[in-house]
Amino acid sequence: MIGGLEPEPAAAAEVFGPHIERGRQFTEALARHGEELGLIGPLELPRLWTRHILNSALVSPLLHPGRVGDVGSGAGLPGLVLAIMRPDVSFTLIEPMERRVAWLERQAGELGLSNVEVVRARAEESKLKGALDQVTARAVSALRTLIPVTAPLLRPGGELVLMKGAGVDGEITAAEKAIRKYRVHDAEVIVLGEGVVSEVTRVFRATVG
Ligand SMILES: C[S@@+](CC[C@H](N)C(=O)[O-])C[C@H]1O[C@@H](n2cnc3c(N)ncnc32)[C@H](O)[C@@H]1O
Repeated sequence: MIGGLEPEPAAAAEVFGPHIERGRQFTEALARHGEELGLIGPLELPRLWTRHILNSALVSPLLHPGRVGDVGSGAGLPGLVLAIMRPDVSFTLIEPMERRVAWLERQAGELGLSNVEVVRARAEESKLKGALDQVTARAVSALRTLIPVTAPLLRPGGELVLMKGAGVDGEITAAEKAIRKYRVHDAEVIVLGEGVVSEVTRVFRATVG
């Protein structure tokens, strides 16, 4: 075991199914290098599986075959985890920081993920306007600022799949103006992982345009 890494929870094999080996490979790589590369804080190792890896993996059933952009992938959460789980989906990981881009490219290569491309850019400066079917993001910013950055990347009728914390209802209220301006509709909060992980995953899912 890598020092301090949470032992693999029983739910991991269930959540990852046939992709568990790659799930383990990525988790171990992140545990080994994440701190020195500034990708995860030292306090995160004891909850890497439950709070980060499984929490990201739980979003997998919300994705459709097509092109998904993950804005602000950082360590690869949720983008690389979802790419492991969904070989039928093409992932574009959008991340401006050079060191993180290098990590994402190296991991995609080492995991043998042919469904991943990495774009070094801020989402709003990328050339991806209108190009994506779904956009994911985790721990990037509050909805009020995240919607203006993510919604323009979607084709008409595309979907936002934004991972959020317990304060999501307040974020939705504060984002009312952006929700109207970017024609975000049919919004719902989906709670995933009850009974599977200690901290459930909340997703703000909505259609744009
Ligand atoms: C707190 S980290 C979260 C990383 C990862 N999603 C996670 O859950 O661990 C936020 C990431 O978003 C990136 N980011 C911030 N603003 C962005 C933008 N406008 N477009 C794309 N990425 C952005 C940062 O470089 C950083 O890697």
